Parts: sequence; C-alpha cells; structure tokens
Amino acid sequence: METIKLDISKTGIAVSAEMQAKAQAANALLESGKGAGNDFLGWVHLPSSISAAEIEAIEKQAAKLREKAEVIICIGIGGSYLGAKAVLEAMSDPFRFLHKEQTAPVVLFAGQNISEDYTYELLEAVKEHSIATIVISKSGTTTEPAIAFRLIKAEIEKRYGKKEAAERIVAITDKARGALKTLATNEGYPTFVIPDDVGGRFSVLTPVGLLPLAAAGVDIAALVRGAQEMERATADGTPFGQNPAAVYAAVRNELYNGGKKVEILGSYEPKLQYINEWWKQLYGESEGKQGKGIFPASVTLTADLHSMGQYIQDGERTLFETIISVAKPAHEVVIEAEAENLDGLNFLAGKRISEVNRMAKLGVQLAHVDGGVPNIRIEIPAIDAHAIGSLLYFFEKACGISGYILGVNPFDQPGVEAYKKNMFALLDKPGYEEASKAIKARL
Ligand SMILES: O=P(O)(O)OC[C@H]1O[C@](O)(CO)[C@@H](O)[C@@H]1O
Repeated sequence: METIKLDISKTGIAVSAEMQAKAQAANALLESGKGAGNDFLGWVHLPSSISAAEIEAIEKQAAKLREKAEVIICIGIGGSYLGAKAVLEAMSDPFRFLHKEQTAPVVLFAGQNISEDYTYELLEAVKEHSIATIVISKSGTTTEPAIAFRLIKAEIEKRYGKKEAAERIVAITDKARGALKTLATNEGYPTFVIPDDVGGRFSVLTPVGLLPLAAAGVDIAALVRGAQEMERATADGTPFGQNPAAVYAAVRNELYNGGKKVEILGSYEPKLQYINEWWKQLYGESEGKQGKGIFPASVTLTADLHSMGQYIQDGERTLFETIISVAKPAHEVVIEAEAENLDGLNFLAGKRISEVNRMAKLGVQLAHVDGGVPNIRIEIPAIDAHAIGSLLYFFEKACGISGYILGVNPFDQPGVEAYKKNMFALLDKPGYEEASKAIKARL
C-alpha cells in the first residue's frame, strides 16, 4: 500500500544532528511511557491494539442507528467532535445532500457551539426526519455538548418515548466518571468507552471518531489499517530519515527556533478543510503553553490565495507552510476547447482540472519560498480511508515528538479552563459566588 511522503526540500533547512537526536530521543521517550503527561499515551499504540471484535461492535451499533434514523446528530466539541467531522468531510461528496437517493444517513453535528440560532435551525431541520444521536464527552461535563444533549434528548423522548429513546441515543464517555456516564447508566443507553489514557484530541481512532464515521458509511477498518501502518512506520528505532513523523517534528522545531512562529496548514482540496481544523486543536492544545509553541493556522487553496495570499507572500516573515498534497484525484474533469475562446482559456483545452490545480500548487510553492515562507509538503496517495488513517496517526505521532522537543507536556490543556471559570461565574453557577461578584464588577 502506498503511504504518505514527506518533502522538506523547500524548507531551506538541513536538520542538525542535534535536532535529529532530539527527535529520536523524543520518540523513544513517547514509546517508553516515561515522559511528561505519560498517563495520556494510550493513543501511541492504539491503532495496533484495536481488535476486529471492537470494530465489529462499533459497526453493529452503527448499523442499528442507520436503520432507525435518517439523521444522526453527533454531539461533542473539540476532540469529541473534530476528528469525526474532519474524516467525514474528507470522505464525503460535498454535494451529497442534493442527491435524490441518500445511501447513508445524514450525520450532523451539535454541541460544538452555544449558538441559539444554530441549535434552533438544527432542531427545525430535523423535524420531518427520523433522528438518533451519538453524544460524546470524555469528561462528561463539558457545557456546550451538555446543553445540546439536553435539548436533543428531550426531542427524542418527546417523539419516541423513553424506552425507544434508549435505542436511539448512544453515549461515548469515560468508563466510570462524569455526568454523562451517570445519565447513560440510569437511562440504559448503549455506551462506548473513551480510554482513560487517551486525551480528547488524540481520540479520533477510538469510538469517538469510529462510531460516527461508521454510521456515516466510512470504512473504519481501512481507516484503522492506515493508522496501523503509520504506527509501524514511525516506531521507536526507525532511522531518523525514514520516520516521517520525526522528520516533520524536527523540521518544524528548527523553523520555530529560527523565528518561524506560525505554521499554516493548507491543501488544494476543499474536502480536507476540517483536517486542518482537527490539526489546529491537536497542535494548538498540545504545544501552545508556557509562553511557547508554534501558532497553528490554516488555509484552503486556491480559495485563500485570494484572501490570505497577499499576507503569506508579503506580510510578517514569521510563517512557514505545510501543504497536504493529494497525488490522485478520485474523478476526472477535462477542460474543453471553445471555438470563440472569448475567455482566452483555450490554452488549457484538453487538460484535466487536477493538472491546473497541480501547476497552481507548484507555482504557489515557489512563489512563497521566494517570499521567505519555507514549505513542507505532505503527499497522500489519494483521499481514501486508508490514507486518511495514516495521515491522522502521522500528525499525532509528530505532535507528541514535537511537543517533547519543545519541552512542554503535550498532553494537558490547563489554559482551556480560564474561559470556563469566567463563563460559570457570569452564569451564577453554584460554587462560583465569589468569582461571580468579582467578574461582574469588571464588566
Ligand atoms: O470530551 P470532553 O470532555 O467534552 O472535552 C471536549 C474538549 O474540551 C477540551 O477539554 C478543552 O475544553 C478538549 O481538550 C476536549 O477535546
């Protein structure tokens, strides 16, 4: 099976022997389980530990939901949302909703915001359709999904009654703790467990990602196989130059040390837009701490060349770019010749759109490199479940290595608590009385 290829030749960086050694040591530390945050290393060998029975159990549950519902609402935020959303968008026809025949249920997302309009419009849109929900929260206490779940649970119970609701609601949460676990036990919902040692942003290959994806018809076995291959390709003991995760982690740290503080992840396939969003959480929460860390940003090209292109080419020289390039499109569209040629495009006649896209990609790469924006290229053979599985694990492994090179604990996220405390104080949550007074005085 073809795998992903990493090209760092346009970064202008030769990874120093010292950085190579750091990357190798970081990988060894990850795999030894002795580094910072080592209670959250369950993802390292997760792909190879997923059994056929687990995949089967997930597919069985997914089939039940597919039978019952035209629309499956996936509730979650952050790592309990982005992985499923990213893979689903990558694997889906963006115009699927317009097809007269729907072969799989529509999977929608909720609980990833607190927008009243989003919530209202979602509930309105599903009125005419049969529904089920997968509610996902590792902590089981996150406010955004908890609000969405309260509303969607009420809608399901109103429509189908309590007994049937327990057939249409699946919970994915901690094995023992949290309000969602208690609720699921009391109500008798089928439940899948997020392992204790897998943090939210590393959880896409647990039921958190796999159940919604299976429900949407994604080949989760192929996704996992792709990740397993990348687990092997990035194992401790692999020579530096043959380990793409170590090389990517090392190069981005070299760039960071040389003043490149912002990494822009981009691709020329709009389907990969949510892979960018998933990646931003992965790297942002893992590395952005103690006043350190590359800021993860993203673009979708060529669209954003017409909005962000000017800045990337010409603005502050603190950027580098990482492009996910897809070797083979799934479909073929050829540009035809036109007798009048009023648009002057006949020079493209006979060419496939992908050829034009490829030339745009090569042209942009050189323009940005000339403008002082180093360029890393990650090439995947195609957008399919296997390649996406490899890509996900590649980014996870590189993230762990990179965080250790940077000298942070890549597996905590203490900074996320600050907004929660303020929000609870402003909403007069019991227990926040003092904080409420203090924060309201500042408004
Ligand atoms: O699955 P949970 O516990 O609801 O958390 C969702 C997300 O919220 C965070 O804890 C940050 O608020 C993320 O790390 C996590 O992915």
